[in-house]
Amino acid sequence: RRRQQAQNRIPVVNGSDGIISSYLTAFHFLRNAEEVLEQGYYQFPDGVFRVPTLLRWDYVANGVARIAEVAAAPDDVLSFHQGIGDNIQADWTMGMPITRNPFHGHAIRGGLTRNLARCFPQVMEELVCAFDEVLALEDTEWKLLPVLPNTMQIVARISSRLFVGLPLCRNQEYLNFNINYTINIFIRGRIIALLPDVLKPILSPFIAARDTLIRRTLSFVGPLIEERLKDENQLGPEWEDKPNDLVSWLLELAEGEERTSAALALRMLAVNMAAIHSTSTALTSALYDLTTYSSYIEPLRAEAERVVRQEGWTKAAINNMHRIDSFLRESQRLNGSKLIALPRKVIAKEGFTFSDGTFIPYGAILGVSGRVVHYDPANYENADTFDGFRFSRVRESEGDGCVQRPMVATGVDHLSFGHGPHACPGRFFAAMELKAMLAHVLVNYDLRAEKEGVRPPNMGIGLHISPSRKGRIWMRKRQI
Ligand code: HEM
Repeated sequence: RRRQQAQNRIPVVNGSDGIISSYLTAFHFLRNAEEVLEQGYYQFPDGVFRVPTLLRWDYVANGVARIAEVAAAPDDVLSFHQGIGDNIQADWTMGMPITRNPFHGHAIRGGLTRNLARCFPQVMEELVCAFDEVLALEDTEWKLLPVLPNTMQIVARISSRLFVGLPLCRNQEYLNFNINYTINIFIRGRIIALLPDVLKPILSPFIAARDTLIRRTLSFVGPLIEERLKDENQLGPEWEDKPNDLVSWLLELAEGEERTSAALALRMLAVNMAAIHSTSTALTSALYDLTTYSSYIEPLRAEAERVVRQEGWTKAAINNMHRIDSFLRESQRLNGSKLIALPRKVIAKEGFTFSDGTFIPYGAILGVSGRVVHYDPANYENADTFDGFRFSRVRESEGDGCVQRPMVATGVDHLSFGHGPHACPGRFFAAMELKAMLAHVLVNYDLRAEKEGVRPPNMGIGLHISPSRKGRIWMRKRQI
């Protein structure tokens, strides 16, 4: 009853919550989510509103103070993992250990990020090789390439080089399995979401088929994990020539039952799932922007060539590519945020109360306005316009001492990587990888849009919006 009363106090945007009309509102939202969320954002600038999904009401908060409150709420009140996992029913598809003990995030935050500079040469080597083999461009011919399928292969290969090394990172079956895992989990999760809660524990093991997926993963990574576990048991946590890869970073933190092949394989799947689609989508968007706003090609290429001439292809050189960084951040600003950001599940039995007393009931999904924040003229001048040097211009005019907004900086006005304690731990690697990939493309390839000045339109339904899966661009090897 308290839940119902609390729910009733929060307004609905563009519709109502009557028994039948709520389904109509949900159907309208499914087809017009972006528009409805924009309406809610401007109608309740510092408030909270409700939007219907087919199965329940979700809550969306607006305004700097509320975004900060959601981002900073403790995990035993607003659960990050149950929030982002809700879409894919992660408790059932990936398993409670993943959502209740998400130490793989700390392995990325710690081991991976700490070793970025050391791993950069391997990343770069794989990157060059992956572009060459995946794009398969002959001498000087222009080729019309579908963008997303190619970036997906390239990103899967580069991240696998970092996570599992050679030769597995070039095993096509392994790469395809990892790419498809996300889609696989998403579909299984949507089916489980339709079940009533009482049936989930009974039916979801059959639908999720977790054991089968783990067995398949082990057919690739099993020997690598077994050997590492054997070495650690014999030699302790540190030894000379210990490989610097995801298995090592996970083992630094894994305890008890997590130190088994099956548990580690599942963690590796979870990390791949977080890393591959997000990064290839960002690269796809950036390539659409680069070919649509093609006047950026020359100045960005000049920056990459200048920096590489001075410093070579090093991590330090990548750090110095400020214009490329700005271009990628701008690309993310306009097309790289979820419609609702910071999704959290209210798991405190007493619900979640904002500091002004607004109450969100136990069990609800609460998030904050996402994409629309990036288009708000109060946050960005000419917010609707793509301005690739928006973030580097300040640095160039005011010097390195100015307040900088590099790609990895999150904020209440920039939510592509989330914000607060749970902000994406992989963003330092993602930014390095994206900048290196874009610089490599600029230095080594010519590129142009399929239709001059036309950006392939975003696709999606409901809250899922992504760059076109079918968009193509022309590319050829540069005559250097
Ligand atoms: C452009 C690429 C990427 C984007 C846009 C992105 C975006 C995000 C977002 C929005 C979140 C949730 C943050 C929140 O709700 O507060 C997140 C979480 C996460 N991301 Fe990323 N991500 C990217 C790349 C990566 C990569 C490359 C990795 C791994 C190497 C990674 C690993 C993770 C993990 C493990 C989490 C969960 C964090 C936790 O357990 O606290 N991400 N990411």
